[in-house]
Amino acid sequence: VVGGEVASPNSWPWQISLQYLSGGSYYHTCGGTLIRANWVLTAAHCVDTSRTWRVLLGEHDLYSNSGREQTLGVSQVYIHSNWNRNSVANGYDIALLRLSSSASLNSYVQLGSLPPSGQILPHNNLCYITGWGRTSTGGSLSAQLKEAYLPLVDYKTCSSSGWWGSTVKNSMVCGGGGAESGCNGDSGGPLNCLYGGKYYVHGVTSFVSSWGCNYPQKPTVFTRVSAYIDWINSVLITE
Ligand SMILES: CC(C)C[C@H](NC(=O)C(F)(F)F)C(=O)N[C@@H](C)C(=O)Nc1ccc(C(F)(F)F)cc1
Repeated sequence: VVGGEVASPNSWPWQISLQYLSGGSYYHTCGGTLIRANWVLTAAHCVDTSRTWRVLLGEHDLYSNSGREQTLGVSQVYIHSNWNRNSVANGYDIALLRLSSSASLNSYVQLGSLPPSGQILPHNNLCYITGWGRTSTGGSLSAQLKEAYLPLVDYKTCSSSGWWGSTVKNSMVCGGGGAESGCNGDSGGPLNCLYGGKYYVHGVTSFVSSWGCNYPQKPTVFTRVSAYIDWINSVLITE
């Protein structure tokens, strides 16, 4: 997350850290959202390589132990069948992880709320991106979970020339476009949008410009969760 601030610990209790095993250690690679006690929603581009994954819940500082963390394994990865890693512009950057056991829900670990199917939020809707991603283009990951206010950019604006043009599809949602943005390592995490006094996971962090994370008029692009509710339900019933 470029800009914004360090979040109050566990104030986004559905945010998870997705980590992979390499040389005997685990490393943060992506964010995600706990949507059932044993299911995590993330981005397809995070998990389309075969690795050993683990999920950390109740996390705030990646490098210190508060005692609130829960570490769970991943028993199955479900990537949308239309996902093509060579064309992120096609969309379908969405995946579900079945956890090897269920999280115990408490004040530090809660479920994120999914939006109603087909919901389109208005331009400038209040949304926050959260994640441990780089804090500047080419910079290092954040040790502590950060949040940044990224007002929604409607499809009409986001897909116009000078912005993302035809790279952005209606199955995506854009946020920011100014000095604040998501950045590498925030992938798969939630775009938390306020609607009717409650936060919903309206987006899954998908991509930023290759020219820079907070490149002007290139808002952070998210998979629009409300476009994939049927797909999510079709996977979840395979309990
Ligand atoms: C691995 C990538 C598919 C996703 C990666 N995502 C992120 O870093 C994050 F955190 F914003 F979600 C990204 O945007 N990386 C930058 C460096 C990138 O490659 N951006 C990008 C690539 C292709 C296009 C497109 F669609 F135009 F081809 C647009 C942006």
